[in-house]
Amino acid sequence: MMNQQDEFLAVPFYQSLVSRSLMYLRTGFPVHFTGPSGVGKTSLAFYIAKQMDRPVTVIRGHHELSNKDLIGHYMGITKKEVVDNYIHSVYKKEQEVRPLWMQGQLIEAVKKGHVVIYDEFTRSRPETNNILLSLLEERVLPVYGNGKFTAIPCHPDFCMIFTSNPEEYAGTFHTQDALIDRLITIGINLCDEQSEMAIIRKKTGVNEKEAASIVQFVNRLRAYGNGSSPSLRAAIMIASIAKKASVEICPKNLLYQQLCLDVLTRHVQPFFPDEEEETVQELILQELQREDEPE
Ligand SMILES: Nc1ncnc2c1ncn2[C@@H]1O[C@H](COP(=O)(O)OP(=O)(O)OP(=O)(O)O)[C@@H](O)[C@H]1O
Repeated sequence: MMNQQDEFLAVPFYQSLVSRSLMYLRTGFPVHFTGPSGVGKTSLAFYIAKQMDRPVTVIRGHHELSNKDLIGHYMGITKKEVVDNYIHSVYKKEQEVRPLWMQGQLIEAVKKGHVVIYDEFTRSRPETNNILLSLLEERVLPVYGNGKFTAIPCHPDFCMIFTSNPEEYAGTFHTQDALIDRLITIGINLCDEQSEMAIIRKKTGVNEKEAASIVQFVNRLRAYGNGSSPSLRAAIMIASIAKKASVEICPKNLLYQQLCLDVLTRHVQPFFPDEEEETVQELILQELQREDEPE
């Protein structure tokens, strides 16, 4: 897995958000970062989790995730045989057959006080997330299995960080109000231009001028839509490919133009639902060529 926490650049933009989040987590309250795709929610969650100085468990939300994955389930049987032939004249054999318990991700985290990052939790079905209601409120994990009910108490250091995309995003479920009510939900928007440039430079190794040219160009395209798309991830992608493949970051370079079109068309097209792809690409190239207006 990518080492997300080590790559995070703690730009001043995040400073207050990080310290507030740590305050909430340390006082026993879960935080939830929500916002558009690719603005840095997951990276931020990893960074904050690292500051907590506890083991980290990561759960990725998806449609098929179930309570079995979170808590555990019985599968098959385990057979244990003890053969006692210490005294040659006596042969004794004991057999024990038990159902085999596969432990889910949450149990260890709850018992040992991990920081749990539940990434994209709204991509899991609401019934899967129901288990979190008592976990977050009463700090006990209810476990039902093999006809038995057990309530596992939470370690005092156990805490959770959630991330999600807004509900209008494809593939997300509506979250039950009771769960949202238990979370401190903070909207995460794209960072400022200077921070974005610094992140791109750190992640890809492009120089200041190149980072500025990419960020200003992508920002001009963002102005046609909701301000956050094309995402920071898209800008990083352009810088990273250009750097690794030695593509000159210059608006007149045909290969760079094509790279920008390939990465950005899918992001910009939704702003112009009635336009042909060709028209959208012309606009992207126009914005690529355009120098920023002097101040
Ligand atoms: N402060 C930062 N320092 C370094 N890299 C960052 C920072 N913020 C974001 N990134 C990088 O930006 C990209 C997108 O970030 P991330 O995956 O955290 O976004 P996200 O909001 O969780 O996206 P999604 O909603 O699609 O999961 C990643 O490559 C990530 O490493």
